[in-house]
Amino acid sequence: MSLDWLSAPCAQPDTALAEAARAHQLQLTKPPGSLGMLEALAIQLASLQHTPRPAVERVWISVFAGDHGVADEGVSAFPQVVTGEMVRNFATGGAAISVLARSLAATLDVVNLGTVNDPGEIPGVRRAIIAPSTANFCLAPAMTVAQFDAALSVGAESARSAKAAGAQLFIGGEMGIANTTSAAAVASALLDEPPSVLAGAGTGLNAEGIRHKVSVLERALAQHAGATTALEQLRCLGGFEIAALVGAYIAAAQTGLPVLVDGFITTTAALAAVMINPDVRPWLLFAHRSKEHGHARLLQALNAEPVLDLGLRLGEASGAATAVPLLRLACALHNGMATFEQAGVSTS
Ligand SMILES: O=C(O)c1ccc[n+]([C@@H]2O[C@H](COP(=O)([O-])O)[C@@H](O)[C@H]2O)c1
Ligand SMILES: Cc1cc2nc[nH]c2cc1C
Repeated sequence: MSLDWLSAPCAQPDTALAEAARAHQLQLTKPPGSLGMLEALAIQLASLQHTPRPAVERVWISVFAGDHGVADEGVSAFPQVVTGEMVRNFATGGAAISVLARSLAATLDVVNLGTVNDPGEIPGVRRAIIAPSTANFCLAPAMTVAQFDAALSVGAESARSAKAAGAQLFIGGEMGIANTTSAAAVASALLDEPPSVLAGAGTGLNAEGIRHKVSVLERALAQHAGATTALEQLRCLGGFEIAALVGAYIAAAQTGLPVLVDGFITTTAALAAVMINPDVRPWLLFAHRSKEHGHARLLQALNAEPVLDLGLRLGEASGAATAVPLLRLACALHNGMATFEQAGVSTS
């Protein structure tokens, strides 16, 4: 298979609609700019959705799950079996993202790309098994070329299904024990930054645990120093679910579906997607600043201003889902407020 589709053109935001939305905001009964980021979000959504009346009523959430060989290095506070256990929990409705998706009346698409503790066929889970786990990237590339290609395509399929189902917003989430190590490795390589800048506590490592994680990352980065393109860095150091997110973000931008990015792992995928295909960037909105140490650096690299900063560090798309009500309110204000003229309110 070929990876040429990754660099195919993305849909174009409508700049005339962005200008019209900006002008509309100036006519609404409030001092200009007084609704801050709520104004900017509505303008961006109008431009991306090609409509003067933006909306995020129909939200699609894909949570991609995969296990990581680097878990063997003792880099997580939790055991690897949790990945498969949480896949079941997503489907049976008990996970945070299950509750959030229900509350938002959002579609929840759970995709299992390969878990060591395989929960098998479960209603509500798409099985797209590539292997039980990636390889331990301290010893070998995390994915073969064929596995990497497959993971990217699995993600793209979810984004295309979302578009076909009429979604107005795509959210990607992830689940994978040890994936903050994988994401930190990818981010270190993409940004050419030392791993200490990107590594954090993940599910709850203490200071000693973080020091060990950094030493594992240093070994891994030395092992794959020959990987110099974003695609090779992602294949050698990423995970199935991280590659799926990259494929999903690129396909969403190509089909003209706005994306709301979640936390540390998903922002790493977003950075990789933008480095692979720079046209993806306008399609990305950023939900929150995760408590994970490296997230602020990633947001800065993407010149991204997130909506929320609540100290969240769960993943699963939970931060993005939490920001959806604010996006809905931004649209309601943009579409529903009276203009100065309509309300008979003076401007001078
Ligand atoms: O999204 C985040 O910012 C985030 C920050 C810390 C941890 N996580 C979640 O925690 C898991 C990875 O943590 P760890 O410690 O096993 O690498 C994975 O399932 C992620 O969804 C997620
Ligand atoms: C219980 C648990 C739930 C999660 N959801 C996302 N990452 C997670 C990690 C753990 C450990």
